[in-house]
Amino acid sequence: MPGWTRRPVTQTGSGVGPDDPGGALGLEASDLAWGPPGRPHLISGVSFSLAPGERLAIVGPNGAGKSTLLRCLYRLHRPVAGVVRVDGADVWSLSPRLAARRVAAVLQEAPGDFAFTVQEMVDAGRTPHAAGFSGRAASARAVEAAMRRMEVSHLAGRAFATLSGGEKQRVLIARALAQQPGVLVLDEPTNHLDIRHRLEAVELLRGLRMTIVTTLHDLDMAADVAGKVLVLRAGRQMAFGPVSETLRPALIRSSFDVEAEIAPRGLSLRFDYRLPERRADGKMESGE
Ligand SMILES: Nc1ncnc2c1ncn2[C@@H]1O[C@H](COP(=O)(O)OP(=O)(O)OP(=O)(O)O)[C@@H](O)[C@H]1O
Repeated sequence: MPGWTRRPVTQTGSGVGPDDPGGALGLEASDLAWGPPGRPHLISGVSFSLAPGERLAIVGPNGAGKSTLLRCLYRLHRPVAGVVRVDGADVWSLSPRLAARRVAAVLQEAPGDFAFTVQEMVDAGRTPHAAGFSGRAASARAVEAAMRRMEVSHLAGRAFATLSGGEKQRVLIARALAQQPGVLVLDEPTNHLDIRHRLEAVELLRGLRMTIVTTLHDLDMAADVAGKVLVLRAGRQMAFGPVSETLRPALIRSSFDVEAEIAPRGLSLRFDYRLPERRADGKMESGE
């Protein structure tokens, strides 16, 4: 494993600067709301706090607002209420460049990505960092380590557009790792990954010395990856807290409209689901 993944976790406000990569940063959202101009809020009342190095899974049914919340965290959507703080600073008080040194995002691929080679894609992760001779050497090392870590070095000269879904996903994660942020935000990072790469992604996320926020549909994976979970439904925060205390059958029923049985599996949890019984009137037993 490359050395940079083993840098020590540092504390919020410890003075870790933007050019001192590898220090995990605290992340906080306070009474956050966002919606398109003139339209109802798509998310509201979202509050959570993560210490440096904590990992958060955002879960919820389709359309709950998970990606919308992520967009607020990586400074794409400016909140209409509330605030997002990284290392104690409102992300909108930072320049885009400084914000990008603190928070990196792994999203589903964007149309603009297709014009580049894999090497160019991962190099782009260094854009927010300082240039200069020593900066260039550090950048080259960070890019090489990220590509090696995600097993995409052999694809360096390939056009991104020609890769498989799983290869693209690994390149996008490599680009974010090359950025060496204090907070890493990911949108369904295991989409497209085969079984082995899915397990490796879990191991990777658990091993990174960064604060991590990831959306996930799979609660088993959420329990494997994250210490904390935030449950959204229809833009509302249903719960936030430690995974094992929060993902209880009653909450899963009210959030996802399924019955769940939860069993311990090693240090993690295993979830089994079934649809609620239908009553004679066709409604679900859960009353929804
Ligand atoms: N810019 C926007 N303008 C209008 N509606 C939007 C906008 N962005 C998202 N939405 C709507 O807001 C809701 C939440 O979308 P979002 O993508 O955040 O949900 P999600 O929880 O990530 O869903 P999924 O699990 O299906 O990926 C959806 O109904 C979506 O259509």
